[in-house]
Amino acid sequence: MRFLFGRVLYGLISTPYLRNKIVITYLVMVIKNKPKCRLHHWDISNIHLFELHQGTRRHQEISNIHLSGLHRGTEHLEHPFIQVISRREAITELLIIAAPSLPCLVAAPSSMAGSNPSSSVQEMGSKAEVPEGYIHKQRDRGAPDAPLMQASVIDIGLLSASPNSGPELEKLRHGLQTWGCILGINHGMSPEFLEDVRHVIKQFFSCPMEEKLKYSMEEAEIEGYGNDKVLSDTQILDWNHRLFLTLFPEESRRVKHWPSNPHRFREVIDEYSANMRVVCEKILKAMGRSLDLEENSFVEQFGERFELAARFNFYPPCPNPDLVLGAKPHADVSAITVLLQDEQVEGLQFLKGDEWFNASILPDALLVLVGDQVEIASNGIFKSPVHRVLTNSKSERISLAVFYVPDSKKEVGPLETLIDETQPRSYKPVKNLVDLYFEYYQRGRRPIETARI
Ligand SMILES: O=C(O)CCC(=O)C(=O)O
Ligand SMILES: [Fe+2]
Repeated sequence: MRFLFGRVLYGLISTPYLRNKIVITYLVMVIKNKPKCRLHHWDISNIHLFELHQGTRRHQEISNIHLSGLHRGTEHLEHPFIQVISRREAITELLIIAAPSLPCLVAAPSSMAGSNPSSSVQEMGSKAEVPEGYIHKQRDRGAPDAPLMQASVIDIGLLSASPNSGPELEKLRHGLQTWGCILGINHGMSPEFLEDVRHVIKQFFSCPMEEKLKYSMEEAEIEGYGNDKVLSDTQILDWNHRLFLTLFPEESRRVKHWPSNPHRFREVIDEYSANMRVVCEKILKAMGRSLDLEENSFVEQFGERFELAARFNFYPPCPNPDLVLGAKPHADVSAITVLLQDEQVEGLQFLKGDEWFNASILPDALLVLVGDQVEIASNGIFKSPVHRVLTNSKSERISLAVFYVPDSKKEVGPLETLIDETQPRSYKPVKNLVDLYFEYYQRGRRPIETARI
């Protein structure tokens, strides 16, 4: 062990009452000679856990333990905690040792087992081995050498130019029916602006952890910085960390989660958000027209108080990318999703039939995906595609997904004009499908299952 015991800060936890889960809720600083020193943040990569072998006084380091820790400043937290989930049958006692630079912790039992802290994989990029909690079973792993999908490239500017829009609308319909997504060009944003957007995202994720922690998602929230909520100890974590923000309506924004570092983040993302409103509306209207519907058919169903929510994804390089997934297979529960992909690094794959395809990258294009709620409203004419993200060992990857989410009070069901004897109603009307998303995602299920007739 590399630590000098004289300087090491340590705590002890006894857990005779919990089978394989420990939630540490009390942090008592026992920094030698500095008992009142402030606790800035956790660095779980620097915390070592040892199983105590009673009687022998020998400690054995636990390597197959998954630490799902909260990386967050404690300044604004009353009850910071770290959750330890072990895949061992039972843990009896643990010795927790933190590096000298860190404050140490003494743990006390709590009733919070099973709650859901976020975790971060940032430091894992530099580790030689993939922690167990991220490793997928053989059958669920991905292969990067998949065939390339042939997404249609659609000129968004042509979609609304009424008299001449016919061929482009036909291409849109065909593209969406074939792959569930299209690449949109001529969307009104310059390549320089998109470069700016990617730049502020990369700058944010490359900030020191302490800075990012200022925007951490809180326990019961989905907004903010973090990773998957941990809902069960069998859950496999994504090799990814994220920032989740509501962009629109503006009064729903939670400004405390909006990074002020880099200083241009807010301004750039605010402008991107305004562009997203325009792009989404154009696409949804064009989707309606491509099915010979009144152009407002979809937007009216989804309501004036729709939401735009943004997920900024960061996938660190992984020492053994074959074992993990950046994002598990899922379909988006939105009406549509507009994805700004990394301009260089691949990783996104789409499922068609039972074969995975690599997404095409066109650096200045937006990838527009059909979400579950357009699948329902179109009575299944457009299908929401299942997709996943692979990682790699060399390059980090970013993406920005903007979800157009129908008003939670609006009922979404198949448009009456799309139902007849040849196309009977395939879905029940649903409300607020998004509420099911996170739990279903972790269980490898799709919220749309609840709407199928
Ligand atoms: O990173 C990507 O390319 C896709 C991300 C994604 O599917 C999502 O955020 O829902
Ligand atoms: Fe997605």
